[in-house]
Amino acid sequence: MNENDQRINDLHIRSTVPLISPKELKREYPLTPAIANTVIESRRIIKNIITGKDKRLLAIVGPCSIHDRNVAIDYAKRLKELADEVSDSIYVVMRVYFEKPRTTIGWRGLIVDPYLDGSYDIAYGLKLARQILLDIVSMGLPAGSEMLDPIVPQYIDDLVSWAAIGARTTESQTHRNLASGLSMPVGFKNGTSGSLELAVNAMQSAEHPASFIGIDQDGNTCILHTTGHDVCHLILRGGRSGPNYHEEDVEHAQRLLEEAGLLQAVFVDCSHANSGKRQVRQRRVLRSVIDQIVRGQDVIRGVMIESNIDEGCQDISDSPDELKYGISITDECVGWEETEDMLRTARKRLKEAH
Ligand SMILES: O=C[C@H](O)[C@H](O)COP(=O)(O)O
Ligand SMILES: C=C(OP(=O)(O)O)C(=O)O
Repeated sequence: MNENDQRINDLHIRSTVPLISPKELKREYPLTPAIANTVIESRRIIKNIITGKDKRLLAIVGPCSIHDRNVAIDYAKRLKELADEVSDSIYVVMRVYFEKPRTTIGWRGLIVDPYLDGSYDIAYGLKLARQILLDIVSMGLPAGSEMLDPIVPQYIDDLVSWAAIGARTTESQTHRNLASGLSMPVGFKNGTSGSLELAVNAMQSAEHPASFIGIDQDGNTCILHTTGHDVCHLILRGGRSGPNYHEEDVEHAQRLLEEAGLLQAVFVDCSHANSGKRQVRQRRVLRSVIDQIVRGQDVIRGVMIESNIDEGCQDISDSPDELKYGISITDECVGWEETEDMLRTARKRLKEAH
């Protein structure tokens, strides 16, 4: 029997395309010492916030997805200024999401489909993602991203300071293994059903060493043995039965973490099912979170805001060439002025409370 017998192998594989190794991509788009320092220092600060040593609030702020390099740079410049302005109370990390998990089908993000047209030039997507991360982090602004494909982190994770495992993958063994070996603090979203238990289980799992198959920096298939992760945290994003950012939800989350003997650190995602995916409601979620913190709820260590240059979202299905500048092509985002106002108001209230 021939191992390439087409009657039995790869029946649903149309073609395969070789990809450069992580090491080669990093040689083309290298870290500078200054960028490496920003990543190292921001990971240290984020860890201190999550573990409660640094009392500031962490804010992961930025587009639902990155689809245009110019917009990403424009947005990052604005965010860097705002981050500096609020830095005494809020530590800002830009949300730089290149991979989109879909409920069914849809555009899957810049790495998988950088031309937004179903041509799936992943080799170019990886280059573009690395280039955009270099653009952003070189401004001194740290980046946070969702880790979805288990191979992708080898290509970009040296430029990422905070990571999320999304609601659709928190229950997956592959993602728990992956998280146990990541170099940056990692948050687990509750499941799309609203279940916190599966995220708590994920945190327990990722804290332990894991062994799994992946690739090394040369692109060779290898067995990765991890140490387990020490800065896992829980992200409340709401669920099918509604939001979960209210006082009693946060207290419930804290109780579950305590019972499981886990780090009592919670982030609140102001978007997704906490806002019913309506951007106008993100402000309301943030206001409630800040209220809770001001009244002494110190288990909340971070928030996530989906924000872009202009508010709302647009459909990409018609023609990628006719997209409007600075508007999300996935979930609705708050616009820039609203973002400034939300963060400035939050800072003012946090400052008054201390
Ligand atoms: O954050 C983005 C979306 O909520 C996520 O990718 C799922 O999107 P979908 O339900 O439109 O597929
Ligand atoms: C997909 C996302 O969120 P969730 O996993 O909570 O749906 C996201 O943050 O882009």
